[in-house]
Amino acid sequence: MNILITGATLPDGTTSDLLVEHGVITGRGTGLTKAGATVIDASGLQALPGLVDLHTHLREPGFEQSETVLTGSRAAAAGGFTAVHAMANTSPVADTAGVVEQVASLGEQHGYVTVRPIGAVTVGLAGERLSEIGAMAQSRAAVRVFSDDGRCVSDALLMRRALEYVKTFGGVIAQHAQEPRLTEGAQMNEGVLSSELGLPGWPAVAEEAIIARDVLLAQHVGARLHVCHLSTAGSVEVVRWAKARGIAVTAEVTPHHLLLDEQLASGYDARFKVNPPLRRAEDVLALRAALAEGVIDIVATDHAPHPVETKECAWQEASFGMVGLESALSVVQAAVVDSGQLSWADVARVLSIAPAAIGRLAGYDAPLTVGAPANLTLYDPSVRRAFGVELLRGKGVNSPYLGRRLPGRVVATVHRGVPTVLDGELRAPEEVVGHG
Ligand SMILES: NC(=O)N[C@@H](CC(=O)O)C(=O)O
Ligand SMILES: [Zn+2]
Ligand SMILES: [Zn+2]
Repeated sequence: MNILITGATLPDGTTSDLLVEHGVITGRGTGLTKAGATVIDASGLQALPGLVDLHTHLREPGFEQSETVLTGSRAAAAGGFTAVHAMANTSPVADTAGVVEQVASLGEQHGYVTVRPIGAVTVGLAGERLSEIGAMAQSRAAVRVFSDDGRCVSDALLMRRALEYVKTFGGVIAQHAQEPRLTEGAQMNEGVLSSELGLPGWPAVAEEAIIARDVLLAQHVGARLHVCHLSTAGSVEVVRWAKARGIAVTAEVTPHHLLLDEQLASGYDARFKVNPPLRRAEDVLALRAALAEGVIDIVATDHAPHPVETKECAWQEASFGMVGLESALSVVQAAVVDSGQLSWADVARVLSIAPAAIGRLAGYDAPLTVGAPANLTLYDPSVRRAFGVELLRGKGVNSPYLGRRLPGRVVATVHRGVPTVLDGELRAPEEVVGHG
């Protein structure tokens, strides 16, 4: 099918039409025409490259009551994403070629987004032996990102060996930086507030110490390290130090750590319980500044759906995690675009170009140009609305934004030339393909 997008605002601020034919952008300029094409009037809409999430929990196989590849793909498309990297903490764990191939092919079958599996670093996420990293890399899923996310690879020797292994094929270790002994039983950020609330605290140093160790290991090995969900001002300083020394480290921040702070724990509403925890207001400001400055490379959602009964319960019993795919762009706009800290070109970089580069995902390096694969999103930044449960398209309703006013709305998402969202509504890609 062919699509003619008229009058869109490109990330650089200029206005242009875009023509999409057979999955590729074939025209860019003003006054484009194409007989028979589906026309999308994009005047007033911000065109962005298809968003790429480097950190999504799709939960399949094993936790299908929380999310499946299909429902998570739909949540992603609704949020403007055209590719997600699926975390390995499933059951069975994605620690074999068989599991990663299964997840990738489910994604392919459903067609809403490109699903790129992340492989576990250690067998069963147990932190004892390396998983079959080479077999996953060479499999049809061509895994390039490896992570025990949910757990930290805390054994320094295993971390070193993992870095050495992925170096041989240009892979990357994505570390969930959490020193386990310093965070036993932790429930929220450690500080004055955690003492007041009587909840065991999670010190910033538990994150910062692992990042410091890992950047030194990455330097020693000469391998790529990626730091998941950076959450403290001190972590920013460690990454800044490492980058200044030329160490191949990249870092991500989640939308929620850019907008929310620990004060939200005061109501003991477990929708605000997440790993790493929401931090102090000054950490939030440091993360925003670091993203604007480029010390933090990307925004990744850490979309973590959980069943209602594990979130609507006492804080101490609740699961860690929040859904984030559907709200990511709006939260980024609220946190750093409306304040002028990030331009839309920066958003294109931190939510698409850079995460694709870290994940070695092809087709995202020159987005919205003639010849590029047609992965894009059209977004209306002028809308403001209360974020309601009807905007959640995955299985998880554990969003911290329900009832909060947020800017923006994803009007259309196009994945490989096929609309997965049109007029703000999800469309099944196979139907479109079948009739197009
Ligand atoms: N972020 C979370 O609070 N939870 C994640 C695990 C993780 O990202 O560490 C999950 O799998 O639920
Ligand atoms: Zn994690
Ligand atoms: Zn995660």
